[in-house]
Formats: sequence, structure tokens, C-alpha cells
Amino acid sequence: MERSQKSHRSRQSGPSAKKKSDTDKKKRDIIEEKKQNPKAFAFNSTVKAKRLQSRAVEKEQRRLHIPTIDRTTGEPAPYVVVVHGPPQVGKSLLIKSLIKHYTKHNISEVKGPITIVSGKKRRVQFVECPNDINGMIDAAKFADLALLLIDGSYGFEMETFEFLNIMQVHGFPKVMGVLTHLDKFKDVKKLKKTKQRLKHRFWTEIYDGAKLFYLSGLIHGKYVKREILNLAKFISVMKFHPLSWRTSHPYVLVDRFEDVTPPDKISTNKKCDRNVTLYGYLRGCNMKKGTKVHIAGVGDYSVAGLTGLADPCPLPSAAKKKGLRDKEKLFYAPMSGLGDLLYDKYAVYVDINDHLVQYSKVGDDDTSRKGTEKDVGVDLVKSLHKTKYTVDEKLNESSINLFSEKSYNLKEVTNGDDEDHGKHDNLLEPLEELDTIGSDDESDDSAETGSPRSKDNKHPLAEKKVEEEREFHEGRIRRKAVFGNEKGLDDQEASDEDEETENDNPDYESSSSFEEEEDEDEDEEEHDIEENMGNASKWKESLIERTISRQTTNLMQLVYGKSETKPNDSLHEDIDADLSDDDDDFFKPKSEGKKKLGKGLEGDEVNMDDSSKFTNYASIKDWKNGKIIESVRDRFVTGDWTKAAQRGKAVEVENENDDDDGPVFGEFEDLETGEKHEGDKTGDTNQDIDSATEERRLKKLALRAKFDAQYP
Ligand SMILES: Nc1nc2c(ncn2[C@@H]2O[C@H](COP(=O)(O)OP(=O)(O)OP(=O)(O)O)[C@@H](O)[C@H]2O)c(=O)[nH]1
Repeated sequence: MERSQKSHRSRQSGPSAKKKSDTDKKKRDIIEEKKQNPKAFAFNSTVKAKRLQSRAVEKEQRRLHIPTIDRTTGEPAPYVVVVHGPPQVGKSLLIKSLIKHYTKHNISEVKGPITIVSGKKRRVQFVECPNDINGMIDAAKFADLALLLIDGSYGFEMETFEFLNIMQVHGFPKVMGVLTHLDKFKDVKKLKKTKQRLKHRFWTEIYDGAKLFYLSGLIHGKYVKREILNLAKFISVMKFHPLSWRTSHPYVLVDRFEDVTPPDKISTNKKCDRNVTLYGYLRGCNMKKGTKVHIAGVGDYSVAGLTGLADPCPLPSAAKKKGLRDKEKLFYAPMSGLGDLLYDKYAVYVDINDHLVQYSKVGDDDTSRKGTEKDVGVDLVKSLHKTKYTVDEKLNESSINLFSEKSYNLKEVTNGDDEDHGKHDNLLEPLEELDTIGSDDESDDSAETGSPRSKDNKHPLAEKKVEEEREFHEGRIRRKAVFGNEKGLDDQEASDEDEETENDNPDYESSSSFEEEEDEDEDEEEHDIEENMGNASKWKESLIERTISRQTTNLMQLVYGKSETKPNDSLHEDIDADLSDDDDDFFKPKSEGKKKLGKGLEGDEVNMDDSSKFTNYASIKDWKNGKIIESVRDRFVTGDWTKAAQRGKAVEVENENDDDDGPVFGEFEDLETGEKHEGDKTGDTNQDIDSATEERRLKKLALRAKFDAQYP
């Protein structure tokens, strides 16, 4: 007999009963869901679909690309972050703030590349982009990331666009925008609007979605920590794709250089070929010995030797430690004085804290130390304490000695620098001697006049003089020519800035639609161009002044008594007037010119360029004397002068044919004889053309003399 098996009774209670019921329920739910929404796994939104599709395409595209060969061996060279922006936008401050964030060190000035360790496996080199086109071209060549600083309160400036154009030519590195000076906005709405406007503009110029940072203002003279932290994070994690041209060419961003030419070679020939050692990280690929290298701004040279050196800023041993602790944060800034060492062209300076050093007092007199003889070493050290200018700066000041003016400048520097330069400025004395060799008289003059001048320091050329400003860029020192009147420009710039912000605000108010905003941008750009042109013209102005100041006295002008040409020293404000109304000056009373000259001489305005000019100007004083005029005329005016003169006196026949001359040959008074002549009275029909022209000259001179006589 068969008995049907009874199935197990499902458990009604306990954990297994609960488990089973749960799984059953889930199954049921899924089935139900499927029933409810059969398109559950299809795209619900077209935007999402598009995005996914484009992502898939991108992935596929990336797969198809030839993988870039990583030629780097060992640790990669630091990535170069170029900080670019128009003047005074805050480039240095941004670098300082970033360095402070990464290294916890304050740097006083940003000079040359500053290398820091930003993470376990990453080093970053910050470089401030100079504000000239050449500097921008160089910076675009080595930048891995460009931080474009924009003055938010003013808007875009031409420099940014120039740099963008340059980068387009050299291969576009990564670019991030940074808006500064946003604290100048008082109105939050305006600020928001401006941010939006600038962002859109930035996106149009770079690409949609390009990163733009906002630095809202300053706290204790530095950017807000939080904002800098965000920016630093971005820099630290950013992926850099090396540009193909760069990876196949070796290049070095020089962060330090030394002139290693033997000193005796330089002393024998100052213009000898120098040997220069350049230090920097090698990027791209390996460099061979003997290859020709191009040094930006200098020229093409062949490499004499290559040496691998220890990494001055090595990565921390990443294997051992998980993170980079503050203590281990490393940096290397040989030209900025970050750390204890500062490398200069000629020396290495060791920075020692003041409290660790006992300085001898500046006013310490050796007489206080009884029984001891004057110590040369102590004197030397004291003189070093007092010196503000380095030897090379002083050397530089005295290098161009074509004119004795330089010796004066040198003196001026020392006078400003040191109180008792005669005592301790030993280094300078030989230079001064050199300057004054062969011009004893002049040195005497300067010695006599030196003291009053050194007090007020008002040498007119000193104000207009081209000053040299050394700046470190791309591993070498560049000398920037700064004109004396640039300080004025700075002030103006500052005031302009104020005006601009004031002017900008109403603009923002009116900018309600996008179109208007665009127009505004164009206006701004135009304004920028104008600004630039303005600067250029100012720069040229000073050039013109310098050129004029170099003009030497013309003998012809001396002979004909044209008194506009003054000694270089008394150029000052007269230049403009002279330039503007040349014709008026022609008929200016001579006495005025003399007055100026006389004043110049009395006021110790001796021409420093050429002592011979001194004599000339002194002689001008006697030009009222008719005899002297005549004697000079005889010497300089070509042709048969004596005949003409006699003719002028003797022949008094009215020349009816000479109509051309007109009023120019009106009546005149002969200064020598006191005779009055009524017009041109040459009756000699045999006279040649030459004598006629000479006569004309004579008459002109006489006319001028008469004019002068009217203004005693
Ligand atoms: N109020 C305000 N001042 C700022 C801001 N950023 C920079 N500054 C100031 O602007 C001045 C110029 O800053 P720098 O960092 O020297 O500017 P720079 O671009 O390096 O200037 P150059 O090297 O001369 O081109 C400094 O006095 C800064 O304190 C900002 O966001 N707000």
C-alpha cells in the first residue's frame, strides 16, 4: 500500500520562518515593480542620456589615443605654476599666501622660481610672470599651470588677453582664473553680478567651465586662509598632461645661476666671455653634452658641461610616511631668501637671527676701547653693517663711465647710504678715483660743489635718470629700466584705480541685460588699450627727455646766438616749452637765455658731461659785446665776409630790384658803428649770388641784434 508523503509544514514562527517570508516578499516586490514600470532601466531624462552617451564616446576616444610615453626617470620635476596678471593685481601676494600655506614660512619677496613640496609625490614651482611681453612669452613656454589673476573690481585687462594669445601659440597649459580685489565691492548684489559677468567672460575666452577662484579680500595683509587652502588643494591634486613638444625637448627652468669666470680674466678684460653655471630641474628629456642651448633673452650657446646634482628640494620618503607633516614641508627658493640661504650672483648669504648675533654698535668709537689699536677687521665689519648697497650694485652704478656724471651719481648713492662715507666706504673709493682720473679740474669742481648738492640731492638728471631695478626671472637677473618719474606714474595709477572703481560701479548698476554687459566689456577693453597707450606715451616722453638731454651744444647755435640749447643740467621744465614753440623761441630775447645760463652757473649747475661746455657758457655772457660778435662772425661765416661788411657800410644805394627779400631786409642798426641802415641798399650790379646770401645772413643777424637791444 502506497502512502503519499506529506509535505513539510512551513514554519510559522522563529527566525527561519521570518527569513523566508522576507525573501518571498522581495521577490514579489520586484515582480510587481517590473510589472509597474517596464522601462525602469531605460533613460528617463534626455539630459542624463546625453551625458552618459558623451561619456561613453569620450572613453572610447581616450582608448583610441596613443598613450603618452612617460620618459621621466625617478621623481618627476616640479610642476611649474606661473602666476600671471596685470600690475598690482596681487601676484606676489598670492604666491606669498600659497607659500605660507604650504610651508608655514613667510617670504619677504617673490624672486625667481620658488619650489615647494606640496604632497607625498608632488612638488610645485611657483613663478611670477613678469609684466612684459618677453617675460610672458618665456613663461608660457614652461608653465604647466597658469593662474590668471584678474582684478575683479576693475575687470579684465589687456595683459590677460595677451598672455592667453601667447599661450595659444606655445601650447596651452592648464589655466585657472583667480579674481582678486573683490573686497572693493560694498554692494553684495553688484559683487554677485560682476562675478557672474567675469565668469562668463572667462569661460568664453578659455572654455566653458574653466575654473575660476574668488579671493574675497585680505586679512592681516594676506588672502583669506580658507580660500588659499581651496586653491592649494586644487593645485595639489590637479592632473598635468605634459605637452608633446615639451616631452620631446629638454628644457630647464633655471632657479639659480652663478658667474664662475675667473676674476683675473674679468679684471684684464671686462668684456671677456663669461662662464656661467645655471642650476635648475631638467624637464622634457635628457640633455646631451655639447648641445646648443637657447637661453631666453640672451642667445644661443653650447653647453660646456653637464652635472647631475643632489635634489635641493627632494620629495619626502613617501614609502615610510602616510602623509606630509608640517615639519617635513620643504621648500627651495634660492633667490627669494626663503630659508637660511640666499644666493646672489656673486655670493651666498647666510641668514642668522638677530638675537643670535651681537652687532657692534654703529656709533662705537674706537677711542672707547683704550689701549687697543685701531683694528682693520673691526672697521671692515662695521662698514659692512652700514652698507645698504651690495658691491655689485655699486659696481654697476659705476660701470658706465663714459661721462663723469656717473661719478656724481655714485657719490649721491653713497651720501644717501652712509652718513660718513669718507670713513668706511673703502670699497667705493677706488672706483671714484677711477672715475676722476684724467679730469682733475672736474673732480675739484665736484668736490667744491659736492657738499651742497649732496645735502639737497636735487640734481635734475638724477630725477630723470634711468634707474636700474634688478629682478630675477627664469633663473637670471634681468635689469629693468625704471625712470625717475615712474613714482609719479604709480601715484597716478593708484588714483586711476580709485577712479576706475568709482566709475565701474555705476556701470554695473546699469548692466542689466547680457548684451549690455558685453558692450561694457568691450568698453573696458578699449579703456584698457587706452590706458596702455597712455603708459607707453609716458614712457616715451621720458625717452624723449633723455634724448634731448643728450644733445650736445651746437657751435652754430652758439655763433648765431640761438639760446635754446642749454647745458644738460638745466633742462628740467624748460624742455617742453622749447619743444612746443620753437618759432617763438627764435625771436626770444637773448637775455632770457643768458639769464637761464647765468642762473645755471650760479646755482652750481655745472655741466657734468663735458667740462668744455662750461667755458662756452661762460663766454656767452659777453655776447652783448659787439666786438665779440663780430670776431666770431669772422671766424665762422664762410665767404668773403670783410667785403660784404664793407659793402654793407659803404654802399647806400637803394636796390629797387630786390623785391624778394621784402620786410626781412628792413632797416637795421649796425651795432659796431651805431649807424642806421634803411633796408637793403646794395647797388653793386656785379655782385654774385654768394655775397647776396651772406648779406642776407648779416642782415638777419643785425635784425636779431636790434631785437635783442630792445630787450636789455
Ligand atoms: N584690497 C585688496 N588689496 C589687494 C588684493 N590683492 C592684492 N592687494 C594689494 O595690492 C597690492 C599689490 O599686490 P602685489 O602682490 O604686489 O601685486 P603684484 O601683481 O605682484 O604687483 P606687481 O609685481 O607690481 O605687478 C598690495 O598692496 C596688496 O596688498 C585684494 O584682493 N584686495
